Amino acid sequence: MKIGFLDIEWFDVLDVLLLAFLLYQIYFLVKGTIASRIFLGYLLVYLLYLVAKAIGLELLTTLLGYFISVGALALIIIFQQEIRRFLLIIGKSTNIANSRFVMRWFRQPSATEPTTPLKPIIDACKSMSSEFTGGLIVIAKNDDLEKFIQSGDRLDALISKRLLLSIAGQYSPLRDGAVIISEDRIRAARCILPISENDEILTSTGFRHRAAIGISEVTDAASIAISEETGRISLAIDGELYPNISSGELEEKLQQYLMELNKVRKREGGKDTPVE
Ligand SMILES: Nc1ncnc2c1ncn2[C@@H]1O[C@H](COP(=O)(O)OP(=O)(O)OP(=O)(O)O)[C@@H](O)[C@H]1O
Repeated sequence: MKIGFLDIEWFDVLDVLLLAFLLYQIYFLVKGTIASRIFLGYLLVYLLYLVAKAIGLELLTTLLGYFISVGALALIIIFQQEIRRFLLIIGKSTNIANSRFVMRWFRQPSATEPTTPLKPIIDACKSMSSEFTGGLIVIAKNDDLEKFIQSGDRLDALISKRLLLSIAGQYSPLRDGAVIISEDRIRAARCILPISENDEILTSTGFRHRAAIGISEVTDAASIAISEETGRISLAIDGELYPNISSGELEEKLQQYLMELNKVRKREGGKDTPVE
């Protein structure tokens, strides 16, 4: 196809469409984050470079050229989180990631069969909420949370309502930070989680809730935040916060989220243990 002096092939159209789709995805990924401002700044410098090059400002072109080539590397470092999230989204949205073969090769053996009993967790959250005891509980799904577990005190204890309440208790030395649960065990307490940088989250949101969202952005874990101030229960999944939900809703959402994994396991023909 010829448009004016341009010779356009179907592949060129596909190329442009794919690039547009990619840019659209990147826009959604960085929207509202500090990264979006950095990205905009980098884009402006690149535009300046193109203008300087076009009008023949040699010194400026050389200088900006250096900046842009080093900048590409800097961008990878700055956008580490976003690139990770982007790849996670792609990985999650493809069925390949759920296939038996990929699961067998890439997943941690301990993380493939999460049989987390929800009842003691929900009951503990209910009590904490009514007593205005703050808490942050992370429930692992597929991703390995070892890095975060290492930041706290390892427990490796069976899940029980009483233990969760003791950890969160007013005089407990383990009450600060997050509790991490994987399968049927409380792996650690006092863990430090990444803080979400999403600007769209209300600025009034405290660090407990930002940390709950943060961990759900960088991993597929679900996290529950119980506010010390209001007693409200919130749930973060996939970078989204469901604020002020009832214990019933919490159970329903968690069950649904963890059941997605059971469906995969059913497809695989493995033994299925329903999440309680
Ligand atoms: N990055 C983090 N990782 C793990 N735990 C955290 C992190 N940041 C804060 N917390 C926990 O959250 C607690 C309360 O923090 P903050 O008061 O800022 O949160 P909040 O969202 O306003 O919660 P609340 O409504 O309970 O006051 C801290 O004492 C700490 O235990």
